[in-house]
Amino acid sequence: SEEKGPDDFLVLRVLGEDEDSTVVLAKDIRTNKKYAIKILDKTKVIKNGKWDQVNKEKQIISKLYHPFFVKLEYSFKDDKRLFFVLSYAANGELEWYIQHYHCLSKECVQFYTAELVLALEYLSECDLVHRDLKPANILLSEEMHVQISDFGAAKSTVQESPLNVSPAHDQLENAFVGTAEYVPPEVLIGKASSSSSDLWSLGCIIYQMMVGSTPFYDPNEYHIFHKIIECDYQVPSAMDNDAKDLISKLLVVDSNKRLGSKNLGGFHALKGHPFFANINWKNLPNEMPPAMK
Ligand SMILES: NC(=O)Nc1ccc2c(c1)=C(Cc1cc(-c3cccc(C(=O)NCCN4CCCCC4)c3)c[nH]1)C(=O)N=2
Repeated sequence: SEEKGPDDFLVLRVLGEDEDSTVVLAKDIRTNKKYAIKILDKTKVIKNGKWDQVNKEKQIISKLYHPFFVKLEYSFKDDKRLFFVLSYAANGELEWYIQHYHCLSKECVQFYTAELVLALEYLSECDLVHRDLKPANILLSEEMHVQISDFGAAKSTVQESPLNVSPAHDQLENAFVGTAEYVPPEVLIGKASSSSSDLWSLGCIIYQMMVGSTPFYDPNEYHIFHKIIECDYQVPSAMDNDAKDLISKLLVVDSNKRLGSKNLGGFHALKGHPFFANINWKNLPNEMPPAMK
């Protein structure tokens, strides 16, 4: 792609910020196209020991070509900062909609869960796991389709050759990442994460879209971890039976026994669940999403 630099863009507003980065809405001065530019301060990244993680995030996101993931359009740097020019998802975070509507209609949950299943299937085919899937990282495009963002916690599921992986590195690789309420049991006990780890987070997100709160929520983070390891969650009696059954097949402590895992027929078996009976899997990116309610 053509060389770009900070002077090619006009910053319009801040979209979000965290300890390591600021994401701004900007437009390409020549084309007027809008982008989300993730700006990282080099000194802060190095001071926080995040250099490797930032480079891994860039490597991973630059290989993703799928309609349900934000795309890395350009990257460049100046003497103080790193710039990742990413797709702009105009309708922001799924989190906002769940909070605004409290819980979503079954039709919306079926549609957005199906888009997330296709996204996770693609990640699995790329031997990648996101490891921090949550409604705040599930953005919505102008057309209200899913756009998964933030690969800061992502990793490859392909085992690195034992020659260059130290046990200490391996333990670090398995160190807890992600957000308490959505993190799978295997990560809490320091085991390696796999594509099935994102299936657990998907189960938490489906529950949250149906109920309005997460299955393992507790004001005390330690109690959240305990509930997760015990798979201790309550299901409202009014919940749709197919949704209840699907959630129960994803929130399984043994990662090899989650619907969608390789041992249980992979994503083909997950797509065949009755909750998706009315989903046309081939046409989702081109379908008009149901009105959010
Ligand atoms: N950590 C990361 O990598 N973060 C990223 C990466 C890529 C990216 C990213 C973050 C983006 C963040 C983002 C944030 C927003 C946003 C922020 C604040 C408000 C809104 C917004 O109003 N959205 C529409 C929802 N409205 C709310 C009001 C009523 C109508 C509907 C969007 C849009 N896009 C983005 O567009 N692309």
